[in-house]
Amino acid sequence: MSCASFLYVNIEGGVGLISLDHVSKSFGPKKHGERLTVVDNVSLHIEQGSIHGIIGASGAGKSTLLRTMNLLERPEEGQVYIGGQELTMMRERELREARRKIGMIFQHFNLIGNRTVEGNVAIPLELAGVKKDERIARVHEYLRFVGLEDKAKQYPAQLSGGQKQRVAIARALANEPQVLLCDEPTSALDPKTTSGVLEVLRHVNEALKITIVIVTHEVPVVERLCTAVSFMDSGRIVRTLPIREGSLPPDMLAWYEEQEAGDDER
Ligand SMILES: Nc1ncnc2c1ncn2[C@@H]1O[C@H](COP(=O)(O)OP(=O)(O)OP(=O)(O)O)[C@@H](O)[C@H]1O
Repeated sequence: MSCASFLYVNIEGGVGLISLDHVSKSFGPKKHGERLTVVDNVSLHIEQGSIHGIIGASGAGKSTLLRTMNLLERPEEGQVYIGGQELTMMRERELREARRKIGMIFQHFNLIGNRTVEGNVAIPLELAGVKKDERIARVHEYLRFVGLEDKAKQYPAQLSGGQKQRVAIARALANEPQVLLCDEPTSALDPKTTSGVLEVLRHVNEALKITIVIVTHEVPVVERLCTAVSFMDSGRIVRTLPIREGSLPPDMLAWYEEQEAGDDER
């Protein structure tokens, strides 16, 4: 099927910003031995302006799927489109440009320990060749946005986990992306800190109109934050649905609890 037929309109009548079209990714030796298929023929459309959760048990392939969306993992099969542009067709230079429109945050924040908070937020702007005055203005704008302007001169080791994740969010926002990819952003945080980070992500979505894709294994994260969710198992998307009234439908909640229980037994 050609992507043009489904790129912009989905079943909800919304606009699709990210589309994966029959995407597969495997790991392991190419010549000998068994390759492990981690993302298995996934087609998925993420609506512009949405907060789309991807939930599944450990090893389901969630992080790998997320990483195909900015081609940190290049799929062997299928196409990836963002904003109508096919990333999988791009040469390295074009891809670098396109990636500036896709921010990413991680479970363990990935801050540079020997750089201050403002130095960390400045990194993507330095890489993009943004001039110094503009860089300083943007660093402070986004530190203010995440409520950490007063920590600009501190180092990551002086911050709490929640503050580190907010610095990582400011860094991801500095290039003014259209999309923010979040890989288990609250898994290393306690419940109270999780709430604060979820509030910041909601603010990112509402105030800056940035589409968010969030990988998690926490049902409350999906119920409190997401507008849509995809359930993932063994490399496949089992079901995608909108979140209504902040709760997962009982059948999918039961399905997920079973997956997690199986995970604990393994
Ligand atoms: N670079 C890699 N090389 C080899 N195997 C990999 C690589 N990345 C992931 N895998 C394997 O792919 C499978 C899925 O990993 P992935 O991290 O995508 O799952 P996940 O659903 O995000 O799991 P978790 O919730 O535990 O992070 C795992 O078995 C993992 O070991």
